[in-house]
Amino acid sequence: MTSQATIGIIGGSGLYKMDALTDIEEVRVNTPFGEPSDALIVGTLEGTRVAFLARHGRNHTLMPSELPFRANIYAMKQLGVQYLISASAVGSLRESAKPLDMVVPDQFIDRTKNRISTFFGEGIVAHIAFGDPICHALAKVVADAATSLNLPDVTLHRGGTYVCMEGPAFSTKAESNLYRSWGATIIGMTNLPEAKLAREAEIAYATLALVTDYDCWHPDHDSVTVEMVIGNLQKNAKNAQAVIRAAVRSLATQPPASEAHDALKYAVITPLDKAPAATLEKLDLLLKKYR
Ligand SMILES: CSC[C@H]1O[C@H](OP(=O)(O)O)[C@H](O)[C@@H]1O
Ligand SMILES: Nc1ncnc2[nH]cnc12
Repeated sequence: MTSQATIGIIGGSGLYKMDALTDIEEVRVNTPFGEPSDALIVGTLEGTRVAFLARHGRNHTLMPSELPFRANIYAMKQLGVQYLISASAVGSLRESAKPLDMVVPDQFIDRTKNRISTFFGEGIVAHIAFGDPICHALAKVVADAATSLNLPDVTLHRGGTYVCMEGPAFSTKAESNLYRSWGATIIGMTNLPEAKLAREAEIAYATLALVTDYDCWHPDHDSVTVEMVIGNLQKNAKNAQAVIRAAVRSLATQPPASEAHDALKYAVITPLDKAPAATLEKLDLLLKKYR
């Protein structure tokens, strides 16, 4: 494969392309875990090659539970991605994080039921450390990029807990209030499996969460609808792309060290000389540096 990029971008609901990409190649990647959500769009942004993927497909045809998370992350790894920025629509669980604000979370709570979020199994066992599920260094690059733009009427919130629910239905009020009582900040349906798989693939991962609604807990705001999510996302899609662009500029000039880049060093418990050959072959891209 000739197309390569060290920076990956996954666009969520309402962010199906990056307008500023030039010299675009549309790359269909096949992985040992099947095909990604769509072709990866490799293009130049701020003088550097980046790979963009529409998480739900360009026409939003995949539900959160149907997303090929493993293929998506593996495809990024195959292209050489070391830093992965996820742009995602989220509901806010706090008064202070208002629609059109941005949050760069640093924690997750897992409320998914139906996701495969490991590359391992089939004779090779690994347990990655996940106490800090977001790469701090990349999160800082993204948050600093947002701050540097001084976006009018947009507050950037550094840190916060993203509840990842299964969906596709939105939460009940009882659930929304429960998550609030747990101290969570935002809610979405996609980022936790991605963060786990990115860590297993030793890719630094951070989320730029775009607040689109107050979920269903707020007495003075209507409960979330798809129309509300997409409407608000369209209002700040330009801002989101500007933040990603500024983050890419910073990453290209000063790529930070990330603990994610060595995440498998102490994680694999199966002696690789005892592991099944077929699994070793399947995971070669992840394991070759440790063999
Ligand atoms: C269209 S509303 C629910 C949908 O939006 C979020 O998607 P993404 O994280 O890809 O931006 C949320 O997680 C749900 O998948
Ligand atoms: N309230 C919400 N719940 C789950 N996912 C969302 N994505 C955007 N808003 C959401």
